[in-house]
Amino acid sequence: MVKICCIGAGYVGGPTMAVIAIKCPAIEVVVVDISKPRIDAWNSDTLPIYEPGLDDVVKACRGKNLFFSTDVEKHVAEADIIFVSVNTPTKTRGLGAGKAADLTYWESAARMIADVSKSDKIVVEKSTVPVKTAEAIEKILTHNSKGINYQILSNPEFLAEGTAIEDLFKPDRVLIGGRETPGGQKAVQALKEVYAHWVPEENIITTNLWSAELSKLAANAFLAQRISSVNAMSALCEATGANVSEVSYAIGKDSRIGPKFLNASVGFGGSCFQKDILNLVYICECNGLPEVANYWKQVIKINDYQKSRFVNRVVSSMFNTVSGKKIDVCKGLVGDKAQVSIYDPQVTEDQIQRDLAMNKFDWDHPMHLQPTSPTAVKQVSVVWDAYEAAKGAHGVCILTEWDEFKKLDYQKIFDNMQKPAFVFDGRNVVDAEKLREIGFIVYSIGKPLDGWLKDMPAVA
Ligand SMILES: NC(=O)c1ccc[n+]([C@@H]2O[C@H](COP(=O)([O-])OP(=O)(O)OC[C@H]3O[C@@H](n4cnc5c(N)ncnc54)[C@H](O)[C@@H]3O)[C@@H](O)[C@H]2O)c1
Ligand SMILES: O=c1ccn([C@@H]2O[C@H](COP(=O)(O)OP(=O)(O)O[C@H]3O[C@H](CO)[C@@H](O)[C@H](O)[C@H]3O)[C@@H](O)[C@H]2O)c(=O)[nH]1
Repeated sequence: MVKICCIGAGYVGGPTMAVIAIKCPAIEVVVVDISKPRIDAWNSDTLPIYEPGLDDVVKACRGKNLFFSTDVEKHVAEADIIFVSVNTPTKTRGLGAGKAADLTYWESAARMIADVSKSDKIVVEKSTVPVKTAEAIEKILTHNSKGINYQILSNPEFLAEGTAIEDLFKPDRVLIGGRETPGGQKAVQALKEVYAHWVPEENIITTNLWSAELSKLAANAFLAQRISSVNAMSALCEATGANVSEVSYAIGKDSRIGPKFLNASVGFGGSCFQKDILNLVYICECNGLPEVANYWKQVIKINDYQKSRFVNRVVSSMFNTVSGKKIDVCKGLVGDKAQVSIYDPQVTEDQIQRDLAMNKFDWDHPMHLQPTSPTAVKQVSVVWDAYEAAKGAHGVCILTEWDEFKKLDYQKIFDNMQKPAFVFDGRNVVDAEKLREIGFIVYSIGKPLDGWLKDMPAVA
């Protein structure tokens, strides 16, 4: 029986291994982590992450051929294939701080593999890493290899949060990079056979190591670049009376452009785009390519511009001060002394307070290294109902695209708010015209502006 061990029971490690286990009943899959609460959660009825369909997959194979354990060394020693899916956050200190990927967790995993292994291993980079990382990992593993043969593969993950299981069941492609040696190609073949249990062969791409590593950063850079491009257009739409949804639709009809990933927004969030582009920028700089670095840096700059544009719309609409006013969801506004009442259908109060307490980039480190009992940000309260969040508020900011935000009773919300009542729609999810009929003043990203907002500057 082939044994797989995955180091890192996170957003990627948990779902990817659960899907391998359900699709390959003859393979034993063990997911290990240094965080006991994480592993305990994976072994409980309340999994540590929320993804539609994940519970069913885990329940179907946990205890059969899928296991979660903190006994990292034992399972690494026993495995034939080791996936490494640990955090690769942005460095906060030292060389490349604020840009380069912090490979501390990866390096300690590699050293541990080298220490405990007694048989040949295929080591798979699942984490997103800088191009050429495999070379460094190879050096760590083979430094004192005791005759053990290690093959390093790059197998980046392309799942998106919210659609992880769907993405894993039907990936657009699986990418496997390996050394162009007989040993390297044999390892590529072994991993390909795992995925071939459910992914059509033509969707499994094999490349050299560096192409696979770089393709992951390139894919995220291209995706984020589309969002920054449409967001840049949204500012021009607001200035001219064009409607960004109409522009997106019109350009997306060109089959060379395509319709996906063209939704204007308050900027991209998520755990990957910013850190991976910063990493790409750093790699370009290190390779003496400042023009290329600046090109990609611009994607982040426009994203920051879009976020500050949104905050500025809120502040300037509300008589240039949000001090003491109650507004729903907007971290940036805390700095402007707003009273923020937050509602999110899936995020706990503890997590929200932890996010607010964290310094830039820190939130991407393992959970057990994050503040456990942060000092609650006093201006922020977390409530479990959208109506409660909006009660007595001056303005509502919509920052995530939950379907339930489309279906809320906005008349009821309006009746319970202070007047004039504002809605700032950062995701273009509400029907602005209907809300205006109720009496709201509405700001929708990239849409023709209300009279109220017309004369306000786009950026302070
Ligand atoms: N989240 C996504 O949507 C996504 C998608 C594609 C790729 N990625 C990449 O995958 C990697 C993992 O991301 P994630 O979102 O799963 O992170 P995560 O924080 O959810 O999980 C990482 C886990 O690794 C554990 N860990 C860290 N060092 C360890 C060690 N030495 N031994 C054992 N366990 C260790 C942590 O405790 C944590 O539970 C990152 O490189 C990320 O860029 C993430
Ligand atoms: O048209 C769009 C599409 C997305 N977004 C925003 O972009 C961010 C990222 O969204 P999404 O890509 O759906 O989620 P992620 O989980 O961040 O996934 C991205 O990052 C992962 C980590 O590398 C990759 O694996 C995925 O392929 C890639 O889509 C979110 O804030 C979205 O709201 C927009 O503003 N407009």
